This record gives sequence, C-alpha cells and structure tokens, in this order.
Amino acid sequence: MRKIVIAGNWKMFKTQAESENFLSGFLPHLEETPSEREVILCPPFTDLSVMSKYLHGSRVNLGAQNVHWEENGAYTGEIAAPMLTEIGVRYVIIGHSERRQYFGETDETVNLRLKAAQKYGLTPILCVGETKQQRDAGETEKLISTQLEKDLVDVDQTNLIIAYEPIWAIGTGDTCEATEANRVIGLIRDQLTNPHVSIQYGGSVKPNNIDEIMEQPEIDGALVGGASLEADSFARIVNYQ
Ligand SMILES: O=C[C@H](O)COP(=O)(O)O
Repeated sequence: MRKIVIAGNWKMFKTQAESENFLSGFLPHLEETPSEREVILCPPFTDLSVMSKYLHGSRVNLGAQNVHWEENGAYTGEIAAPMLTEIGVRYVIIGHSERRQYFGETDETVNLRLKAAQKYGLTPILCVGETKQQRDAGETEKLISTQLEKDLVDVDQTNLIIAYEPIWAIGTGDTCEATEANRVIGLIRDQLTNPHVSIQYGGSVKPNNIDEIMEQPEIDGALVGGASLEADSFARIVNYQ
C-alpha cells in the first residue's frame, strides 16, 4: 500500500522564532487532515530541536535537508544521522537539485547518504529530476533512469520515498503538467523493485494546483518549497480535496 506523503521543504528560510510562529498557525488546520496522510516539515538544522519539542504529541514529522554518510568526523559544515535521530528527526531529503547544482552533490555521494540515513533509521526522500535543457533535448527518461540506477545501488527500497522534481519547475511557478508528472512518475515506478515506494511530485506546487496533482493515479504526494512557508498555504495543500 502506497502512503500519501506531503512534505514542506523550507530550504534556507525561517529562524527558530519564525518556525514557532508558523506552527502556531499551521497545527490547528490539521484537525481537518485525513489521518492516513503523512505530513512532514523539513526546516533548516537550527530549527529542528525547537520544532521537535513544539511538535511533541502532534502528527507532524520532522525531516532534515541533508545528512552525511559518516557517523561523526572532521567534516566541517556537515551533519550526522545520530545527531538528527537523537532530536526526533525521522526523514531526510537527499539529492535535492540545489545540493547537486550548488554544493557538488553527485550520484555517488547521494548513494552514500541514502545508505547512511537508512542505517540509522531515517527515511530518505530521494530527489531526482531533469533540467530544462535535458527535457528539451528529449533526455528526461534517460537522465532519471541513470540517476535512479546510480543513487539506489544497495539502497533498501522498503524504507524510501522518491520525489520527482523537474528542475525547471522549481521555484519558477512553471508547474509540470499534472499528467506529464504522472507519466514520468510511472516510469520511475517501473524502474523500482518495490512497487510500494511512495513517489511525490515537486516543483511549484501551490494551493491552486494541488488538487489536480493529487488526482493523478501515480502521484503519492508532494514536496513543497515556497508554498510551505506560509501556514494557510501549506495547510490548504495538506488538506487537498
Ligand atoms: O523541495 C522542494 C522543491 O524544490 C520545490 O520548490 P517550489 O515548491 O518552491 O517550486
């Protein structure tokens, strides 16, 4: 059975005070949210501890935006899985296109991070997706297939979420057509050994397009950037029809 998973990726936004302010506006909306929907917030590292305390007893789970593959060590600027699990983090985004584009993330390091996350009991949200140039060149399928092949070597597909995020649709307002996202996600599913992996769509998901996105049979949720930063907007997405 595939689970519906709606995750907010706050990227490099919100101080601790702002995160608490968000939660005070957001949590009351969850009374309307069907219980089978998994709701995740992935704030900056500095917000995780305070949010974990605030969310104690709530149905919202916490995710980090990255994790290193070593348990500890001289890796300035990185974070280790035990540091996350100790404060109640359960998910981690791995291989986001912004990490691949700006911070030298490769399929090889994505694979190391995925395996480390699973080893320490975190559920990874693996991001894959093509650039505009790759799409225009007709390379979408090949690119994603290669990413999956390399990223998923020796990765346990029973503890995994995948997010299809076409890079040209991220933060641009230029959403991928819901039917096209559905088609690509179907192709991703065909390449997996476990048919029960939840696969999200990400890229300019907004309150006004979430209903159509979630009507698609292959799409099991959304990874939301900009529209997850405001409580009412993210609540509308989580409470899609
Ligand atoms: O992780 C989230 C994605 O990068 C989507 O961001 P966006 O909703 O602002 O387009």
